[in-house]
Amino acid sequence: HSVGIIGAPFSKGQSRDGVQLGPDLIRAAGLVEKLKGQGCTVKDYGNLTFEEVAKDETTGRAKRPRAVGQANKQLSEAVRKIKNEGHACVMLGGDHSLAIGSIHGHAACGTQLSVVWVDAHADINTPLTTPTGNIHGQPMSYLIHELRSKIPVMPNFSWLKPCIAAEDVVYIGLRDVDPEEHYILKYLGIKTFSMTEVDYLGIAKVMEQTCDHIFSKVKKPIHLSYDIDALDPSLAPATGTPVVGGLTYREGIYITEHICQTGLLSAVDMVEVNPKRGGTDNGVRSTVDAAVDLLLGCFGRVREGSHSADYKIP
Ligand SMILES: N/C(=N\O)NCCC[NH3+]
Ligand SMILES: [Mn+2]
Ligand SMILES: [Mn+2]
Ligand SMILES: [Mn+2]
Repeated sequence: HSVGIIGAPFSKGQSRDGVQLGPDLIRAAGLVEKLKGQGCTVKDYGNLTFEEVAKDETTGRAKRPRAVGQANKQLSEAVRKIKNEGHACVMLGGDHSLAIGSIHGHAACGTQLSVVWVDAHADINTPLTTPTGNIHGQPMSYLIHELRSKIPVMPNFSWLKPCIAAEDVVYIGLRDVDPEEHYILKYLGIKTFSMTEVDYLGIAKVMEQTCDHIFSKVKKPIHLSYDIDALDPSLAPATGTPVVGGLTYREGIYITEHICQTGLLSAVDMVEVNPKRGGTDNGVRSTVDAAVDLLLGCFGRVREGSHSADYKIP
């Protein structure tokens, strides 16, 4: 695996300070060294720097639109570059509004994408349905072709065109979906595996059916957008909107192992790690370590172990 890493220390898609510290915490936990240790070639493109935006009045209900639009324009260009240089792209957040730029930039290199969205939340409110105004609860509404007519003109968003089809999206881990989002998911017929389905089917069947769905027509590159709050808060408490009844460590890792073995993982977002929300130091460490392990699972780490092809017993 050839991996390009981009850090996006950005928090303006939501209202809690600290999530901008995610990228460097994940690096400090050894992501680059550990990816190299399992045979990946890794290029770290560093962190984006985001200029302050003065006077960022709410548009519709969407809060801080200028900052979010500008940051995601920068991220889109960075992700496109990393993809054009032939790497799988790892985007370290920052809040989940960054999926706007990450998926847009990934799609810009021409191919149609499948999106696997692992999250307690659907993040598919529009600027007019959002109950909070926080754009980290809205990214999918800007990206999906079928919702284009539901998005008002927003400052610093003119660069953004929807780039994924509803039928190419699968959600895993849902357990906190707003009524307006639930209507949109049903109206668009989007494939979802809430925690009820995870319990009923088991994670292996969920992944089998996820792949059946996204490969049902054409096999396309996969964009995995992983919100750390998909995991149970007992394992990953250091996040902005924890929701009880989440994925176990084993389920979370199984998702990444299964997607890795398709050979089609082309970009992954790891977002919403917030050290100021973890309670204890152990909570922060547990959250960051889980994020690292999930990314290692995306790029070849398997729990059964592995060995180099030319190994011989001495
Ligand atoms: N972490 C969040 N999305 O992934 N929060 C926004 C949605 C809350 N209902
Ligand atoms: Mn989020
Ligand atoms: Mn999210
Ligand atoms: Mn979430």
